Amino acid sequence: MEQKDHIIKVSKLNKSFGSNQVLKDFSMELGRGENLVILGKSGSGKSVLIKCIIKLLEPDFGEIKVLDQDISELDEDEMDLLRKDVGFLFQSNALYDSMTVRENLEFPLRRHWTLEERENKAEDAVMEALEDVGLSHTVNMMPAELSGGMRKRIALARTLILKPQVILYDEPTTGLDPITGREISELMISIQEKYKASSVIISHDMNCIKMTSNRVIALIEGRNYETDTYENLMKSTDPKVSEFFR
Ligand SMILES: Nc1ncnc2c1ncn2[C@@H]1O[C@H](COP(=O)(O)OP(=O)(O)OP(=O)(O)O)[C@@H](O)[C@H]1O
Repeated sequence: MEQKDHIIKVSKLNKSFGSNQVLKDFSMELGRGENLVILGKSGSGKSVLIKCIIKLLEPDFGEIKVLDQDISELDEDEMDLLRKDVGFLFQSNALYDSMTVRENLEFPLRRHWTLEERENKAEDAVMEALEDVGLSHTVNMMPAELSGGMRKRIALARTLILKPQVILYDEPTTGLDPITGREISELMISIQEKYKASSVIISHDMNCIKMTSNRVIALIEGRNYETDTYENLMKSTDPKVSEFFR
């Protein structure tokens, strides 16, 4: 079947926790090769949205299609297969402190590659992913020996090793100084170019958003309040939108 132009399509997603209605008829589409930023205040539901997309949370209503598959219809094994194509960069990086950089990068391969594939291709895949993030020399180092920016790059390399079609970035520059944050944003752009990957990016960092986004969704009051380019949103006279840019 020919794939449609959207990589992710979320339609009328609703999610509540008790009386706290977080997402209300939230809809969005991520196009092929696009970097889409979700902009929203703290507690607005950005992480809940991402967790629904990777099925760590069940929506109350609404439909989520990822790579043309309605994820509500997928069982755990099918979802696992889909997750190979959907990379997730955790805000915390989630590196294993007791493993070397090489072992950290090999970790996702254990789940998704056969033993034979790992024996034949793992080393090349590890080195390619490390080259992509400019850190080939750290392959035998431990995460504790690396700076915050380097750990973020290694986490990104681990996401890239399976060559995902979609990357979900959870606050990729939070906690980094502005120069390192800029380097990570540049890396995100070069990855988009090299792998033609599509991305959903949760961020508060206006520099990162300006640099990386093709479009930005303002997530306000649980819904997709406005979607536009960074430049157009920045010019918005709507007070709920303009307050992000003050
Ligand atoms: N598992 C959960 N159980 C109950 N409430 C939850 C759960 N997960 C999230 N929430 C609530 O959903 C709302 C949205 O949370 P979410 O983490 O998505 O915010 P966010 O926009 O990512 O915020 P931040 O920018 O601070 O990370 C919050 O009110 C939060 O308390």
